[in-house]
Amino acid sequence: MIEALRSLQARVTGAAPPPETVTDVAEALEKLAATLEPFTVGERDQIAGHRGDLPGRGQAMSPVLHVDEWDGAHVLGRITFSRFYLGGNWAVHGGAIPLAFDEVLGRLASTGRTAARTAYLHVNYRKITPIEVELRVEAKVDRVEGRKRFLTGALYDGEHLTADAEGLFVELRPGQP
Ligand SMILES: CCCCCCCCCCCCCCCC(=O)SCCNC(=O)CCNC(=O)[C@H](O)C(C)(C)COP(=O)(O)OP(=O)(O)OC[C@H]1O[C@@H](n2cnc3c(N)ncnc32)[C@H](O)[C@@H]1OP(=O)(O)O
Repeated sequence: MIEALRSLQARVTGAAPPPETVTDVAEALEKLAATLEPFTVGERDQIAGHRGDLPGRGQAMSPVLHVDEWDGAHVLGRITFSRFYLGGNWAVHGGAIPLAFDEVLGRLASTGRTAARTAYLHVNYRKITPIEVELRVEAKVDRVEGRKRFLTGALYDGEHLTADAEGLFVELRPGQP
């Protein structure tokens, strides 16, 4: 279902269908939304974002990370931004890149440790990040100071660094929302 939704997002973004097709598609989508409406559940029970066994945690908000290496200290993986993430000139939207970094760094920050939340995320855009190209992502825990975890990440198109990020993730205290 989530994979089909990702595909739909990319198709809708890249299409300029005739008006009758737009109407047909809109009606079909409204029907699908109505089909799912009776199955609305609380956050704990929803599938999206809770399936650690699936690429992208089973959510369609951020691009899927395919993990090659993952431990408590570093991540190596691959990310492809679909047409859905197009900003302009075949480059990924500037807001989608922090989204991908937050997903990777945020998950790494909490791997094997008490959950932490993003306090800040600083992103440098070094070169255009292309759409529909498999990119390499690297991330690591740089240092831990008490509840503060400092992580860095980088995104590469081949040998070219397209963006890098530095984030602070603060460990949540017991009962902290
Ligand atoms: C079974 C299936 C599993 C599936 C798999 C699930 C995995 C699931 C993975 C999810 C993957 C996505 C991960 C996304 C992660 C988010 O995106 S989280 C959402 C975005 N972030 C937020 O909404 C955070 C909002 N802010 C807050 O909640 C609070 O401000 C914080 C960040 C928790 C910190 O507040 P606090 O706990 O009261 O901490 P506080 O005492 O103020 O500060 C602690 C220290 O941090 C420093 N600090 C705090 N904020 C800052 C700042 N902005 N700048 C500099 N220093 C700061 C303080 O100065 C202090 O330093 P020290 O004095 O100790 O040296």
